[in-house]
Amino acid sequence: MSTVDGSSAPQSPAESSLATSIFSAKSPADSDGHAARAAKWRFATQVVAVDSSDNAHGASSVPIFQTATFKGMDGQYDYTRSGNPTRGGLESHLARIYSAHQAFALSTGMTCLDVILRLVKPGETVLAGDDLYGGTNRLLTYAKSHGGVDVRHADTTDVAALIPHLGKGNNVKMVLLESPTNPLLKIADIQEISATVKAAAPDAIIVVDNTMLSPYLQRPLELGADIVYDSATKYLSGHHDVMAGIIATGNPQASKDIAWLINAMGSGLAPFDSFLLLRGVKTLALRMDKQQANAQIVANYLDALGFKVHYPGLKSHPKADIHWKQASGAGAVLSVLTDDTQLSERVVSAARLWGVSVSFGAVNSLISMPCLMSHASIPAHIRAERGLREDLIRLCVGIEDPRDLLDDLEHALIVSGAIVPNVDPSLLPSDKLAEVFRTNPGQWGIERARFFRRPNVEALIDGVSRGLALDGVKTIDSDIVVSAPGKVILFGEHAVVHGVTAIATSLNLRCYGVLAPRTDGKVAITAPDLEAEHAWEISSLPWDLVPPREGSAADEKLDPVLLAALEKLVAQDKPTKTGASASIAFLYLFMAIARESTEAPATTLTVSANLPIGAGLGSSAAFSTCVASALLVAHERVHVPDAGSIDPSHVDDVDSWAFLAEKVLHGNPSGIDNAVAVRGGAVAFTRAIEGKEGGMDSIRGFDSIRLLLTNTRVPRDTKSLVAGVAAKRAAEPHVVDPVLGQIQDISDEARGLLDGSTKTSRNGFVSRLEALMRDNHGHLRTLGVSHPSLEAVVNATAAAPFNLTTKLTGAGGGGCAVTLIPDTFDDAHLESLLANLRALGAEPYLTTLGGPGLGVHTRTPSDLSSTLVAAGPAGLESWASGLNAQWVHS
Ligand SMILES: Nc1ncnc2c1ncn2[C@@H]1O[C@H](COP(=O)(O)OP(=O)(O)O)[C@@H](O)[C@H]1O
Ligand SMILES: C[C@@](O)(CCOP(=O)(O)O)CC(=O)O
Repeated sequence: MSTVDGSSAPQSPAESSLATSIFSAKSPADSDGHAARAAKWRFATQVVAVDSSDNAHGASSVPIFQTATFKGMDGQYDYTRSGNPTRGGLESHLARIYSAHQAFALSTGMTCLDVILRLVKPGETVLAGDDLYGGTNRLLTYAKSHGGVDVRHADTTDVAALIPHLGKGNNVKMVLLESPTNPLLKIADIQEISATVKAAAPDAIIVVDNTMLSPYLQRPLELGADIVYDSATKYLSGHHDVMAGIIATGNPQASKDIAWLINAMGSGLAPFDSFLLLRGVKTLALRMDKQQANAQIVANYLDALGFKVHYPGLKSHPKADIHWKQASGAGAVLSVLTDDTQLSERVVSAARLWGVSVSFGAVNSLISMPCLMSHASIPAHIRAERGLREDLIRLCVGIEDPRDLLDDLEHALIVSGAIVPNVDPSLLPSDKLAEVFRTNPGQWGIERARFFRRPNVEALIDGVSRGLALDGVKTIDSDIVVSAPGKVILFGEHAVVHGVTAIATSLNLRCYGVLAPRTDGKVAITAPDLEAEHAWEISSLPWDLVPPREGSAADEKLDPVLLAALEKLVAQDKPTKTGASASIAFLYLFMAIARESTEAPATTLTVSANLPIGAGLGSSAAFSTCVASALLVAHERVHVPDAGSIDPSHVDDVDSWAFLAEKVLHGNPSGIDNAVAVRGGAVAFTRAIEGKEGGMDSIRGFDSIRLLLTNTRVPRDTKSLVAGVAAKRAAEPHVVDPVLGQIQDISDEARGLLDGSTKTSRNGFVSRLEALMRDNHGHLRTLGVSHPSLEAVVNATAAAPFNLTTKLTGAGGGGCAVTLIPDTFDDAHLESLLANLRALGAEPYLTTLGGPGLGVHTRTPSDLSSTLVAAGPAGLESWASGLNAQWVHS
């Protein structure tokens, strides 16, 4: 009978009579020959076949004996600290699968180590590896400081490194190993070390922490070790729902010593936890097979991406041959270096399916940074000495579908900036990739990696040293350079909003944009013309408000909720009114085109125009076209040909997105401005409205006419002027509707004159256009959109000796006026007219009408944002032509 009274503790474990209560307990397996049968079975069978015969009712699983004490004087059990049938059932099962003389279930893996270290007396030496679990290191340090144990560390991957410590004077009592080590997956040759230690220090015992592989893949007792322990919290239980540790002993002396200590200390596993562990362990082989198959895929993937991966399943592992000599699998823990600690932190925190957690071995996949988590208790300088780098990420692979695991990991790598898409024409199409997955999953990991590459890490590190947060999401490879023209509405502005045809031409004044990559996870706009410069964290934008959308074209309607959210967000920076509207339009497109934060490229848009802003010359449409085209090119939704013109369907897409930006800026625009900005030339544009079909016809080959554009320099707001006309129409339809009808007639006649279908002399052509302009201006005055500054220009140009006709162009309320200059107009008069207009405070200039629409630069020059700003509006044209004239247009 065992006694539980520890009052007269023996001098040494070996002298203990208490130990025999466990050690000599009759194994239940002996009762029905289970052990003999099980010995012939392979591991996967053995691990399932639990002997449950030690119960009175024939229960088919080992019952939970949730009791502290047992009745009677001579039974097998008396007190659960000393022994319990549930724990006993577990222990005899584990002894079999460990090839052990005996196995013991304890409360944790660290308790196992604590018990084992008690075999070492003060003054004796423990020789331990130099890459060990942080908790192991902590307990060893304690044994040194409080137990007088001489603890030394050596590189256990190199047997020769151990030899100097093994001489007699070193008094080595214990050699403590891990293989593979945690977290560097270093391999120690257990057999060779055991033999070497036994030869040089016969009294030393070899202890192996086998947690990284479990007895399914490696059984160190068969390789010469004396004691093995496992944190059963890991693979043995497999579900992270129980804490436990197992000690398996290889000889009677070790068993006796350990049994005595466990009983004396009371560190045996509780009955319920024993039950959980016994239930979990049955699926060990099944889980491990899947976990290590998944781990191999992940390792292949990361290795193929060019990361330094520690995993014995990779051929490149320096000790793979030794590992495969002593183990039957590579396990499911691997570690990887990114070369940048902050980058690693971002990868780990961007993972979703991979849980950020310490520990490993559960059925679900985990990701961690050992230096911050499992190994944080090792001082930083010692970690550094032992080659444990701060950027190390540990991946503990579970049983999930490997496609989901790689999806999530890939996503984390992308959003953290660790990898960027790889443009390679030889990449496998998705059906071929799926086929590789079915036939050779390991190869699939490698093929999949080819879709990405590591970015220039030095550039990223440079980004960090420049103080950037490097919270990088996706970005673009190089600058995208775009441009779009302004426009002049010759006839039909405002009426066009209500479905009347308007006639407009592009202008030789343009807006230019450079979309440049960033590495800090932000999106920014720089608009020197507006003195606006704003940046936002991409991740902090209101992505959940982006409306779902199908297809490549933009939505017809703005989403009011997203718009309101952006207005609020942008207002936080206290921008100017124009800076706010440009920012909101840009962010709206930035988000709506990307749809998800992970798709949004970290970029800065720099825009500048030689167009006067807010003067009725379509600066907003030119700006909107630049925003839309740059973003669509960034998303590879608009293809930029090397030469020729941009695909018409892509041009239509740009137009639809530019129109959406125009809606942000103008509320209810007709779409004529963006139509001209995107397509260039001259157009007759009718908006589709109230069931009436719209249309847009190019007007080709119109006779050139000299035009004088005069900017009154009176700022005005298109949005409120358009809204004002709508309000007037609602209030006074009898006034407005006839005016709209007359403007339609004007546009129709002008179109006939311009496209040559109405035959007339050159003089007749000019004077008829003048008459139409006069009428159109009068109608605009009726609609309430003229302004004293415009009337001043009308009067100044109409005065003798000039006798010219002027109409406002665009929204009115200030802005620009357009004056037709007949061929015969005297040059001297023109000079004095310009002087008169300048005297009014206006800005007159002679213009050329027509010209290209949207332009995209075909090269990928970089660092153009600053040169764009430096050029300033006056230098933009030569800046653009200085880009080697490599432009393609719509
Ligand atoms: N060069 C530019 N840089 C930034 N934003 C611009 C630029 N040009 C136009 N915009 C945007 O367009 C708005 C001007 O629209 P609007 O008043 O209709 O002028 P326009 O009549 O010239 O189209 C500005 O408030 C700004 O949001
Ligand atoms: C007044 C309007 O007809 C033309 C745009 O004018 P402006 O270029 O913003 O001044 C409005 C529209 O067509 O959307």
